Amino acid sequence: MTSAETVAAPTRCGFVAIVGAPNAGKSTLLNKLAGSKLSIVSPKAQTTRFRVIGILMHDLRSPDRARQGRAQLLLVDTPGIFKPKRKLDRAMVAAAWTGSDDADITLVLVDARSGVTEGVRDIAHRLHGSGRRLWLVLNKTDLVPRPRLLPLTAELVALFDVERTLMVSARSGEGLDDLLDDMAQALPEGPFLYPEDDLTDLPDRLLAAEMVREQIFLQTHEEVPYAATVETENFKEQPDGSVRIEATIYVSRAGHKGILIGDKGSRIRSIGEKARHGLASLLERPVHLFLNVKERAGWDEERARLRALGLDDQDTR
Ligand SMILES: Nc1nc2c(ncn2[C@@H]2O[C@H](COP(=O)(O)OP(=O)(O)OP(=O)(O)O)[C@@H](O)[C@H]2O)c(=O)[nH]1
Repeated sequence: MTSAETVAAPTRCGFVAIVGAPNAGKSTLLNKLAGSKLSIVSPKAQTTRFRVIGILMHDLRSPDRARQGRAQLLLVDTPGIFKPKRKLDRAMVAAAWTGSDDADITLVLVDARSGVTEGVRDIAHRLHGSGRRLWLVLNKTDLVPRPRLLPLTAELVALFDVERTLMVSARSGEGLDDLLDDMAQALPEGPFLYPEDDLTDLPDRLLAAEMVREQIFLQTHEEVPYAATVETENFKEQPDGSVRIEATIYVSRAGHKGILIGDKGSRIRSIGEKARHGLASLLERPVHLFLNVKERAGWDEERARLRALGLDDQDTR
């Protein structure tokens, strides 16, 4: 058997999904936890489409420092859970639930100021009897007087079969250390799924792709933003302190390529310009951003998923 000296410090690893009504603060929470802007935060509802994984390394609480283990938390952001009207919206909601299905822990994030809305009741209904490990996280506690939080918690606990309840302010950061500690401790024991070394520039690469996607959302309409995906191909620090980023926007239809490029390249220039500004201020250094638009008929496993869900991708109104 293994002797005491050779027992390795324990590692834990697992997925944490964040679900909640639109504007509950999921993206803000994810970004705050991950310490950098990984997902799109916007006051406009429903900008988050599919899952974005934030990867966090966290020291486990341990009375024995020599055997202090570490946890790798894989955070999954999901689209807002809302009453879907359009078919694409329904697909987004389905994707949100898929994210939650795969997770070891599901955080149900509730906007403490809005309280028990119809959206919150819907989520409760949906999660009822799901067997998932649910943690209720009351967010935006900075906006609500303390005495109001207790009756609200009681009301919510009656709706959800929760394992734990926590109160946080994703904006101010209050309560987030405890949340992180508790999540790390609650994940299953197991090896890390991502090598730690990979994590250093992953957030920046994701960030670059997300900033471009954010501009596609803001500058194009209808189904175009939903039918495009962005990948950072190259992310290189330059000797002069600037960073050179090459990203490719993949579209599945030739028509969308034309829309994204625009008249004499005007649209793609504008997307690139705005994304570059945003990136330069977040990364705090000059950015050279090169964008490519490519047609890749097969990119859209997501779209195949839409079809698999019985969603006709012609009807996007
Ligand atoms: N005061 C306060 N505002 C918050 C807090 N958390 C998030 N917000 C704000 O609430 C709004 C919505 O936050 P998001 O993080 O975009 O919400 P989301 O749940 O990801 O929204 P969807 O992408 O629509 O699903 C933003 O204006 C945030 O700045 C908080 O703890 N306190």
